[in-house]
Amino acid sequence: MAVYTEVSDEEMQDFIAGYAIGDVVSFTGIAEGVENSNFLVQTETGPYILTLYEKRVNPDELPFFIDLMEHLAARGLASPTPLHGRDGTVLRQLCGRPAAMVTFLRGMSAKRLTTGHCAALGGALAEMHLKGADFAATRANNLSVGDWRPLFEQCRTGADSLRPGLDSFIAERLDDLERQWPQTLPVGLIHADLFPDNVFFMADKETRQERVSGLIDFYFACTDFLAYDVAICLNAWCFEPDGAFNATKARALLNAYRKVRPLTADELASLPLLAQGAAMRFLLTRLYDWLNTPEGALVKRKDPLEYYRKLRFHQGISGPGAYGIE
Ligand SMILES: Nc1ncnc2c1ncn2[C@@H]1O[C@H](COP(=O)(O)OP(=O)(O)OP(=O)(O)O)[C@@H](O)[C@H]1O
Ligand SMILES: N[C@@H](CCO)C(=O)O
Repeated sequence: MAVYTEVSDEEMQDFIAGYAIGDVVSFTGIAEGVENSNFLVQTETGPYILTLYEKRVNPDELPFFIDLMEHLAARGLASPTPLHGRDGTVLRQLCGRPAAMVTFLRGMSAKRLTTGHCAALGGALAEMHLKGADFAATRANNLSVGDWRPLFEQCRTGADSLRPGLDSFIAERLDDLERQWPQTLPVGLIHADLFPDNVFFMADKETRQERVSGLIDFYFACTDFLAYDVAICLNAWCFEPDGAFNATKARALLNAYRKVRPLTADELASLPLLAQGAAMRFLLTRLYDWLNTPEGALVKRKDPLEYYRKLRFHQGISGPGAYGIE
């Protein structure tokens, strides 16, 4: 569960009085998520999401994320719009934490991913890339290729206890990734964590097809290769629960993406390497969390080896044709 900070009725009422959104009708902590404390707040004017930023978020970076959400929502992306308080500010304080309110997005994240979900996600990702293109601020990706080795050094002692040989596997793959990582692909604003739990869908009333009704959780967003975001999504959306890669889903995701934003020949050729890198990033952060989350903590640890297997898959293919595309 992710409500690290308890908020009393009085504290909530005082806080909400700082916005022109009516009085609080009710509020409840949201169990999903692991980074921050989130509340669903019902006021006289509707539902809103309140986030209290907890210790893993660097407060200095919050203006970047808030400005980005404002930018994307203003361009019509289905993403949260930050609310301004009566004093004009978005970032406020509650219970000693930085806090912000955003609009509530309707829809549900997909529990059983279909090819239709993957296609809808591909289109929405490309739309986000286009709408982020004129966002002036930049933020370096602090979980990119140069950051993986230092992260590995912090958690490698536990690697072989998870799987014999994992330590040397990661060390070798890091050597290759550092040597081969692309230098010149198109760069822009990327989400960097667009997993199924961060995407809401609603079925279109007429066509019955799933459409994306919301993208959330922009707190890893940064400036990096746009195709790296595509690679993150290939990993998060196109493998079955049994670990098998589903090329039909990948084709649907990539073709829907390309309809909105064509991928260059270099981007396509780089996808297998980017997908290995994307797998390495989540393998390492999960390994770090696996070894550093105390037994009995409220947060459920995610399986690092899922991403070891995904990395192996991309390492073993002969080219982007394995993703179902020409
Ligand atoms: N704008 C929104 N509209 C509707 N529901 C939202 C919105 N923002 C967050 N939620 C709900 O709150 C939950 C937690 O949000 P989020 O994923 O941002 O948490 P987190 O702890 O910051 O991130 P992480 O996924 O990295 O753990 C989501 O799964 C969703 O149910
Ligand atoms: N999406 C990440 C966790 C939150 O950033 C993972 O699955 O490892």
